[in-house]
Amino acid sequence: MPKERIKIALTKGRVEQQVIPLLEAAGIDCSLVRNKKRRLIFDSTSQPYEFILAKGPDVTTFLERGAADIGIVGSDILTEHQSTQYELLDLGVGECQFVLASTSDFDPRAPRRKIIGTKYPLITQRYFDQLGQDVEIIKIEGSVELAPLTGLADAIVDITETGTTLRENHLQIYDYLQPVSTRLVVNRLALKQHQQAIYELVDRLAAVVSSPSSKESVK
Ligand SMILES: Nc1ncnc2c1ncn2[C@@H]1O[C@H](COP(=O)(O)OP(=O)(O)OP(=O)(O)O)[C@@H](O)[C@H]1O
Ligand SMILES: O=P(O)(O)OC[C@H]1O[C@H](OP(=O)(O)OP(=O)(O)O)[C@H](O)[C@@H]1O
Repeated sequence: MPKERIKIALTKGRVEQQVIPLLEAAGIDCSLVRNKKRRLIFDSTSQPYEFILAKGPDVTTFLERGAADIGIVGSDILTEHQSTQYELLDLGVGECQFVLASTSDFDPRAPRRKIIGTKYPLITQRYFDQLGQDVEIIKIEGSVELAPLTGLADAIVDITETGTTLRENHLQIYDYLQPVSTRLVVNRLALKQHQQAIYELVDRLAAVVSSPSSKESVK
């Protein structure tokens, strides 16, 4: 019988940096990922896991299409992409908040139709729908803070962790939308096929995440 392999799609960048120490504390060898250079796929014969490194939105695509069994990705991305896969664990890292922010002269109650810049049009639309406000949303790919500073938009919906980016760009928070953190998500079919191996991995990670020192290990 072929050896069981679990394909894990890990969001590269910030999530990868914060999650590798957790995986290692759970006994998973990440030395290949740590020494990755330009490689994107990491398989080793010593353990049943294969790692794929991808951008967050693509992690959800790999999962939805069954090209990965497990995804490790921010809840911001899962919500925005309306992921329907099983979310099994909050890894307690990548914690930040969605906020509405703008320059000090912004009036969130002004009756005119506002223009909002964001990387997250769905989350933004839902927020303003709940408020009963009709807004125009402009999709921006990064450095979202530029939008109100340049006159491209009246305000932004973006994530903030330390608040440094907002502060250094003289922007202020007008509302908090929802918290964000990194989640472990599983493809539904993969969970049926590899139930024991996946739950074993999730249990090991859950023990690490719930230990008081887990936050220290990612600093
Ligand atoms: N400032 C932040 N603090 C904590 N978590 C964050 C922060 N910014 C993003 N995240 C989380 O990390 C995930 C990936 O962010 P990261 O900045 O690595 O990628 P990105 O936004 O696609 O940027 P880039 O295009 O530079 O790779 C986000 O989806 C979110 O869950
Ligand atoms: O509150 P802070 O700790 O300053 O973090 C907030 C910043 O982090 C994210 O940007 P990211 O670093 O992903 O870069 P980007 O602007 O290219 O998306 C987010 O879009 C903010 O710009």
